[in-house]
Amino acid sequence: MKVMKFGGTSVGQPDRMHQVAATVTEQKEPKIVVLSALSGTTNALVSISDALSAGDKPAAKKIIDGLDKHYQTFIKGLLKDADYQQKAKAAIAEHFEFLNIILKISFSDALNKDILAQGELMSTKLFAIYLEEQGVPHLWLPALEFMRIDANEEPDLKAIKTDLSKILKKHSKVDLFVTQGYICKNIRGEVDNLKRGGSDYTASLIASAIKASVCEIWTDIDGMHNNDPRIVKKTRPIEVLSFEEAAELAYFGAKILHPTCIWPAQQAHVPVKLLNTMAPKAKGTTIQDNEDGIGAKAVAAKDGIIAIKIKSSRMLLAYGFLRKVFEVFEKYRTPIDMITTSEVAVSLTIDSDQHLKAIVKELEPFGTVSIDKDQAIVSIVGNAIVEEKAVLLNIFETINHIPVRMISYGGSRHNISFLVPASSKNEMLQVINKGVFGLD
Ligand SMILES: Nc1ncnc2c1ncn2[C@@H]1O[C@H](COP(=O)(O)OP(=O)(O)O)[C@@H](O)[C@H]1O
Ligand SMILES: N[C@@H](CC(=O)OP(=O)(O)O)C(=O)O
Repeated sequence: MKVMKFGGTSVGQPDRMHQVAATVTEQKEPKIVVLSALSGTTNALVSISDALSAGDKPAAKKIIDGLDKHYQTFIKGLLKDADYQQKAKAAIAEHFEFLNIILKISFSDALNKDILAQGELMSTKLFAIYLEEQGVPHLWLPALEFMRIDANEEPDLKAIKTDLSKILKKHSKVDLFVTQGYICKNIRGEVDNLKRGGSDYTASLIASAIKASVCEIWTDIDGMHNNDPRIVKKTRPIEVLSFEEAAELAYFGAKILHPTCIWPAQQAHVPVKLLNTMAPKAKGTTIQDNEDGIGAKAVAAKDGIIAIKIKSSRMLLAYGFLRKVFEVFEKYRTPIDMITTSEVAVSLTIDSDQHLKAIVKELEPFGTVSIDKDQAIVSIVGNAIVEEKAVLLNIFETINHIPVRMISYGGSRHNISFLVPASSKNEMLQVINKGVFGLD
């Protein structure tokens, strides 16, 4: 059995959803299809929640009505038969009734999660009705029956495995399941989610739980490219990546893949394939256990980075200093991305300013704290790049005019990261494309 995940861009227009159905039905192997919400929907749902939490009901109502209109048009393009159109309208109406009811009740975090879950519920229902119109046997599988997170808001893979295998056993004759990405239930039994972009995570967790033959992530581009196609003109797809390389690229900004989605597949040795819904025959990228080739394979960039420097002469010859610093970040559940130290200072980066004020306050007793906002991390990833002298020389020559604030080198064999001002990010990606990858 395989898992096929189609993202918001792959189901965001009726003809693309038709293409998804064609791709799914072309392949004989039994499969679980995971869908995201139509592109733009989750953003709209977030805006509805934001408006409600700010007490602005008219603004929320306006977004709900706009979204409703979008779905009415979508249904007309998706389905030919009037009866099926009617069925789809009725299915979608339930969700808009819910959204209209919440305008009348008081807003809470649990309600926020319920609002965010509507997108994937609607996209999978529409897709299932289209399959029905096409006469394709399938089962609509509610992810809320098996996708779970634990008390730490981490997926409970054991429970997912147990519940999913029961469901699959019960429906052993079914060859095509359609389920929702992103949504899950939490420890309190409430609707929750795997955080933005989490449908890739759903696919990988399912693939791991059922030990799928492959976890296919279908999107709007033919695999992981060597550079960000939204920023540089010429990029090329990468055929093979190891799990480690893919994890670094996803974590450091390659938007095509959600960073969390690597570990479940990796732990079950399930290969992950990145494929293009619009060009289903293109090779795409295979992410697998084995390492392949040596040298730089890709560069990615992560925005919104904040650099924090703690300078203290007390650090000199002291032990336990870094532990105290790390404990502050642990307390505020704020991950550190990059870190460099000297004998009298430590510089590190975080990607969220949610607890910045409190963190700075707690760091101040340790020394002088300074903050640089608007930074970006640019990471060059490849197999054993840190061991290849020529590659290193080339990288440093290529970027010698860019103001680099921090360098992380040697943390892994696969990655060299540079902290640069956000204003230098695009230029850095462009010069690396030419100097390191030979693409103009
Ligand atoms: N290195 C990269 N390789 C491929 N795509 C990338 C890369 N970096 C950024 N992207 C962007 O990721 C997009 C696909 O991701 P996303 O929009 O999340 O897809 P989906 O809606 O299918 O989940 C592509 O359209 C592309 O612009
Ligand atoms: N719809 C959710 C989950 C998701 O993964 O979407 P996509 O596959 O389009 O990135 C979001 O926008 O966050």
